[in-house]
Amino acid sequence: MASISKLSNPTPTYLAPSFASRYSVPKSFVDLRLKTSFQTGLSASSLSVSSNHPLRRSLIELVEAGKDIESAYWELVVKDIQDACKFFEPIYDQMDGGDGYVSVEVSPRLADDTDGTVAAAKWLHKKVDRPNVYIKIPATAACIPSIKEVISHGISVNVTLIFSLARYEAVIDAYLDGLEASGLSDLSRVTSVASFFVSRVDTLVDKMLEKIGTPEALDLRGKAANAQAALAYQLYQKKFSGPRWEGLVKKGAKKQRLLWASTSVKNPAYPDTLYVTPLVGPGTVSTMPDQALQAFIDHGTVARTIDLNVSEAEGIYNALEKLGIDWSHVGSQLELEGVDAFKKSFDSLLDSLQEKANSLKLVSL
Ligand SMILES: O=C[C@H](O)COP(=O)(O)O
Repeated sequence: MASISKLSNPTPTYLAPSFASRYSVPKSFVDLRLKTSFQTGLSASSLSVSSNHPLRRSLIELVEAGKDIESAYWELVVKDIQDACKFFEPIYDQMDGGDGYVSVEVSPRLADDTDGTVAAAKWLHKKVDRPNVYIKIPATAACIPSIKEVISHGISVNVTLIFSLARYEAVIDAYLDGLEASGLSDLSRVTSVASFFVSRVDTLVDKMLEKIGTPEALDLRGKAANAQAALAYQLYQKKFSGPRWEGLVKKGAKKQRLLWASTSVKNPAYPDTLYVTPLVGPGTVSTMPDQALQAFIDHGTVARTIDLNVSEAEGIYNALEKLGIDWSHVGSQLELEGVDAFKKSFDSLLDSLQEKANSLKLVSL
């Protein structure tokens, strides 16, 4: 999250290589981004460093204090996220709470657990105790009510794993409902991003189109994801306007920004900034893994593109539907795969941590 803040697009036209100076990004920022992920905080590899590394020392202390491995994990994550929040707090202050956030995700094991997700989000928010932390919650059907509830407690949320327009609308409604239910007279510090996944849509839809195999189907490869994203932006504009929204704005509410996730190109035949350059618009945030960021710094441009060709996007979206692409099926399959991947990654990290704890115990005996 922190890495993307300076790439959000409050104003249109500027060239990518100059974005750092335009937004007074610290000189080390890009290098830091290339070396560090604050998205998940802890990684298994961060434990494979020198024996004096603070993470190793903390792990030894936690294990010796009798913590089970998942509790030890959360202790380490909370510290890591607090450090990241502290690092980005000057940007958060400078941007009056508009940027400079760090995300930390609730356990993916809770993706089907409404109440468990609310409890975990509240716990994490309290433990991290920093103004610029986003609690990351997946946009599963079970977690939509959790998002409303968490927002209503004044907790800022990064909603992740959004793959369809229908689910995106439910996410926006949860945010609006949560703001309304909060009872806060000042809503200006309750913020949110809706993380809409892009490239994975093409990966799945392209396979379906190849199976159909007609020239029309093959011609639509590589177009589904950005078409859906452009329509998501239309939804964003519609939902964050009108009397209901204006009522919340009077209390200081901020729009839930639309964040593009999964922006690296998976098919090498496609341009390497395919999921960045066409998705630029006010109120959006572009996240980029190293490869996409390097490509963008090298030859990306930023100009308002997201709503240049809305009718073309509608045409593509409808043409895909006519060919038999079921958008609801695409959304639910990608969500299942996404939640599953998060769970596997979480399990694998805990396994690595357990192995490391076992070996450290042996060493420290
Ligand atoms: O934002 C999500 C991450 O960038 C992962 O996306 P990806 O695995 O589809 O590239």
